[in-house]
Amino acid sequence: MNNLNIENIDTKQIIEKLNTMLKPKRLEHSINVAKCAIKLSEIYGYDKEKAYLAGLVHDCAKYFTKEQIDSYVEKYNIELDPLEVDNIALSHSIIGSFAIQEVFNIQDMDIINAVRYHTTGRENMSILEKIIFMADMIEEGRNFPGVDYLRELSFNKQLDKALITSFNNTIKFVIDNDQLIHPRSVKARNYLMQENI
Ligand SMILES: Nc1ncnc2c1ncn2[C@@H]1O[C@H](COP(=O)(O)OP(=O)(O)O)[C@@H](O)[C@H]1O
Repeated sequence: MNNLNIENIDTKQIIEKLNTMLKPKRLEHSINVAKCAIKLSEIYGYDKEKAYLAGLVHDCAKYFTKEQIDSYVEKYNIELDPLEVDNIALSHSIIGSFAIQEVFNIQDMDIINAVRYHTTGRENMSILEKIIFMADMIEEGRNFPGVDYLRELSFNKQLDKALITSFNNTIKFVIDNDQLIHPRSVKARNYLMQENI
């Protein structure tokens, strides 16, 4: 899977498999993220096929049962941190980064990390990690206050500003909902702010 070429990826087979793992709306979202990831790859000079594949599979563990999560944790010795344990909104990214290896035989580290960090982000993100994070936010089906501004930034060569704005939105959202904030997003935000001063 190293030299991906979209003709070489069996997109139909991947989508058919995802169709058994995801609800229809989530599959539609995943296809939209994949398409958006291609657009962003054109703008930021990344491999479109890899971006498409990462977008397609990024949410594959979103509907895993507790039993499935436990079995991945045991099989791969995954250390979920206290915020991720029993929290599928956060754990599906970590578990998904293993599931794509097992289910789709994806071994590309860049894709694996893009899936792993697509919810919280992290410090020093790769281009693909940034592309998938933003594509997840701005794909055509997304509709929340401020999404058009994020699209404008993302499609106009201001990827880091789009990310910082997204981290700000998410951190505010988490606070408004009285939830714990995962520190990776705070670190990701601060890292980009410092880098972009
Ligand atoms: N830093 C964070 N701390 C705590 N929860 C977070 C953080 N970042 C994201 N989340 C949780 O993850 C959710 C978004 O996850 P995401 O995979 O983008 O879901 P969806 O695709 O359904 O919008 C947020 O609504 C929030 O509950």
